[in-house]
Amino acid sequence: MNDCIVVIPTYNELENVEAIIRKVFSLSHPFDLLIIDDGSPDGTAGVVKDLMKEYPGLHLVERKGKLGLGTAYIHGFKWALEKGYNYIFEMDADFSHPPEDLVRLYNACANEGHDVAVGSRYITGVNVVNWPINRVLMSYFAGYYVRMITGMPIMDPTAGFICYTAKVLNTINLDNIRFIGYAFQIEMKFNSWKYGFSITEVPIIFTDRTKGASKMSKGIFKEAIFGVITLKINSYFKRYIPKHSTQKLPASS
Ligand SMILES: Nc1nc2c(ncn2[C@@H]2O[C@H](COP(=O)(O)OP(=O)(O)O[C@H]3O[C@H](CO)[C@@H](O)[C@H](O)[C@@H]3O)[C@@H](O)[C@H]2O)c(=O)[nH]1
Repeated sequence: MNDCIVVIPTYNELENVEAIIRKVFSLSHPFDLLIIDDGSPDGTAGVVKDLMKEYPGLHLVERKGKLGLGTAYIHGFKWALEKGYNYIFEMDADFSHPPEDLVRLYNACANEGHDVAVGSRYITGVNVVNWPINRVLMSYFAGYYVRMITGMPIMDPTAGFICYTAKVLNTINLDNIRFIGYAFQIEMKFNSWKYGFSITEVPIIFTDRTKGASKMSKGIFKEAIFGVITLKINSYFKRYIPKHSTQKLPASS
């Protein structure tokens, strides 16, 4: 077993899943890989099962229906913590996050001593390729909005390409993460920051997917707008005292 595992949530990623798996296992640093598939009707999980015969470090959790990106990651994080991984990564299946940069995120934590490394689109200008201008603007100003409301000094708080050390995931209470979409990404970083962990941003170039479709909806976007305010208000009533917790997977897993 490696000390690093990449968690990739999938829903209808038949066109991307084999290529992303092969790419992760070809990188210069060894990573294990966990796919959390939500019963994709297009048969994504079947492809993963076939590849598991070829790659012993490839794992699959199948859930029964589309339960959202946030809950998929929480499930994957708990799975990874139970197995004892030290560096746990978030990445999309669609190549919008350059898989080679997993190694840079790892170095930022393992060699530079940060607790969280965020693959950031906005730390050196705007590094987004092939997104429509309205989506770039929305994403960029979402970052500004989050910084203004929460005070969290992160240029790309909705980013979904991240390395978390096990220490962070064991400390922030994963059972209390309440959001499922963009707000999930903000909430995870906000809690890490409030607990005093060191978060660094590593510049990456985000390229919109060329295969398959985005699963994000207007509801998920609204969740982020109101979610940020909720996070800030709740933080006044919460005490962020680091405490090591052993968190269990739900009985159904
Ligand atoms: N298991 C599971 N996976 C899901 C679900 N919804 C989406 N996914 C998977 O989650 C990944 C991201 O989904 P996309 O639909 O491609 O998201 P996006 O709109 O491009 O959003 C990305 O960028 C946002 C910031 O701009 C990020 O906030 C977000 O987390 C994600 O990385 C893909 O691998 C997709 O298959 C779900 O309900 N369940």
